[in-house]
Amino acid sequence: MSVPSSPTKRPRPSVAPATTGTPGDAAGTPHRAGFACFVGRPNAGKSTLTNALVGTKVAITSGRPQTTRHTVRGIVHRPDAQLVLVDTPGLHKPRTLLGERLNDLVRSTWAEVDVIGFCLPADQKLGPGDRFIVKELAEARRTPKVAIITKTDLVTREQLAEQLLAVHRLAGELGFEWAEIVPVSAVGDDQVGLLADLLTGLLPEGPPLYPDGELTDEPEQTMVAELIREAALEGVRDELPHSLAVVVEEMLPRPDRPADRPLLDVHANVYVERPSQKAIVIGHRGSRLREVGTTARKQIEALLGTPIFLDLHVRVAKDWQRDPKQLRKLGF
Ligand SMILES: Nc1nc2c(ncn2[C@@H]2O[C@H](COP(=O)(O)OP(=O)(O)OP(=O)(O)O)[C@@H](O)[C@H]2O)c(=O)[nH]1
Repeated sequence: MSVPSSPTKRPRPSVAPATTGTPGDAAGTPHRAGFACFVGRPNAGKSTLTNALVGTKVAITSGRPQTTRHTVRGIVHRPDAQLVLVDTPGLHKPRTLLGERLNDLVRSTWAEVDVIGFCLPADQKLGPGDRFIVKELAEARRTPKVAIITKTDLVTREQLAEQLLAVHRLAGELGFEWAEIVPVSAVGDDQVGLLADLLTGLLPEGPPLYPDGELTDEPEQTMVAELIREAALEGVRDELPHSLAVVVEEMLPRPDRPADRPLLDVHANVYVERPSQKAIVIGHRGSRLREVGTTARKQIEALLGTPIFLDLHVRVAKDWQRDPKQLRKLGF
């Protein structure tokens, strides 16, 4: 285990620490490729870290917990390695069918990846939620596990040292050892490069899995839906996130547009569970929905690199989280 003594930037090793081969030039270093996923309580900073590693916005972040629904992959391309990041939803106490499905999705992801990163925010006490996740993690015996202390910009060195010790002890209590413990700040861009080195060092040797330059294999429509969902969640009540799903019904280039002024028509439905929630999303005389549309449109245009016309409808799908048929329709 390597526990950096301070959260300051360390020079990047020219060879990932886990390689035993000859140091130095790329020719002598075997290429590594594989999958990693981040787990941790809601709001631990998993999506932000994925974005920081990949260098572009692919996963969805928000100030509200549990906004990551779909498995979003970001791909880190380097001359010596390719790291495919799989971003899973937070593991939580299942109260609904959706909750159970999400937890199943998390566990099956753990069995498939080459390394798991457990994210623990530096500014939050290690709590029952973290213990629950790490206890489950301990069961994934064959997969190397890296403890990542996130948001180090929010704490003092002393607080960080305590957190490093706490996470080290927790693994000991549960009978395993972290392959690495790394403090990072995605926001402060601190030690993100080191984390990439450590993660890629734990991947198996092999050729790249994806073509160079590809950032994500998530279908465009899902990413567009996530951007709309993120915009719709901004500034709404705490209970709403779980009740909101977005489905992009259609994305079609507008016919008869001049070649130099294309327009993409995007039709999407925002599903809520109750009429009262519909009113919240729409706002007074539709003012909130207009804001959501404007915010989402800008993000989507940035993602796709083309002007779009966004047609948003809010619909009530009664108790969709408990209804298998509705869940399937909404893509779960
Ligand atoms: N100060 C600081 N804030 C951060 C950092 N990383 C993430 N955050 C903030 O923490 C909040 C949660 O970050 P996310 O990346 O959405 O967390 P997540 O673990 O993906 O959350 P879920 O999708 O709910 O599981 C956001 O408001 C981020 O801006 C960091 O390094 N420093």
